[in-house]
Amino acid sequence: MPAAGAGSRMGGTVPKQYLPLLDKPLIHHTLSVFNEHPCVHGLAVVISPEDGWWDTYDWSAFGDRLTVLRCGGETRAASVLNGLKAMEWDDEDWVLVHDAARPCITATLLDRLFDELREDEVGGLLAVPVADTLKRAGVGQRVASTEPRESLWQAQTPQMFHYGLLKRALESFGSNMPTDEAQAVERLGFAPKLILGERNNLKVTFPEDLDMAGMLLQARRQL
Ligand SMILES: Nc1ccn([C@@H]2O[C@H](COP(=O)(O)OP(=O)(O)OP(=O)(O)O)[C@@H](O)[C@H]2O)c(=O)n1
Ligand SMILES: C[C@](O)(CO)[C@H](O)COP(=O)(O)O
Repeated sequence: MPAAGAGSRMGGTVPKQYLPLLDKPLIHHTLSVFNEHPCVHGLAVVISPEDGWWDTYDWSAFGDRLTVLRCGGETRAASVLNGLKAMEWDDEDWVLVHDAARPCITATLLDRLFDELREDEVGGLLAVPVADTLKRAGVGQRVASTEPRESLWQAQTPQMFHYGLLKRALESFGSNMPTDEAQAVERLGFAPKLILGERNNLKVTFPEDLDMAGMLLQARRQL
């Protein structure tokens, strides 16, 4: 679980993964969903070596299932690769890489990922088909063109790959690291499977996303 970002698009001084969401830091909600799923055998969180926030919270609820790795890198992909190198799992182990900034993940979505990928030769990711018309911005933030949206999906996380393949893909990607794990696997010539996610599995990136995440989690508590 990459959690070593600075949250610059969120603004403010607190990295977004530690912002209060309902009654806990945002990342606690994300970790809890994975911790409570019977198919998840352990949690590895990658934080920045300079992270001064993690130790201010109580993580005892996760027991020895949670490993914190202070090996975050300059990019998300670097953080993920550093975490993979630190854990030394078996090559055939399934690894799910999930943004700490996506606290609205659900057990149902994890079930869907496992059910559709557990026998897959490559692996895959949650994603949602693009539903809006896409505009390419030009000079002065005016429309330069309207882009075809047929067959376009927005990638989410978790992204699920065998440990050996994922580590090799990220190690061999080279400069300009990928923005998601699937892109690195694609670069090796594989075609990850797109598993239908939900728009509620949003990534908290901008301030309004935090409000939306809070409303979603609050509504789930009332179900
Ligand atoms: N060097 C980095 C950058 C990002 N992340 C993590 O990757 C996830 C998705 O990245 P993003 O939403 O871009 O987070 P930030 O990089 O923190 O946000 P920003 O780009 O606005 O600074 C987040 O959980 C973030 O903590 C990471 O582990 N290491
Ligand atoms: C991995 C990801 O969430 C898939 O959409 C996205 O690429 C992360 O991008 P970010 O800029 O690192 O948040």
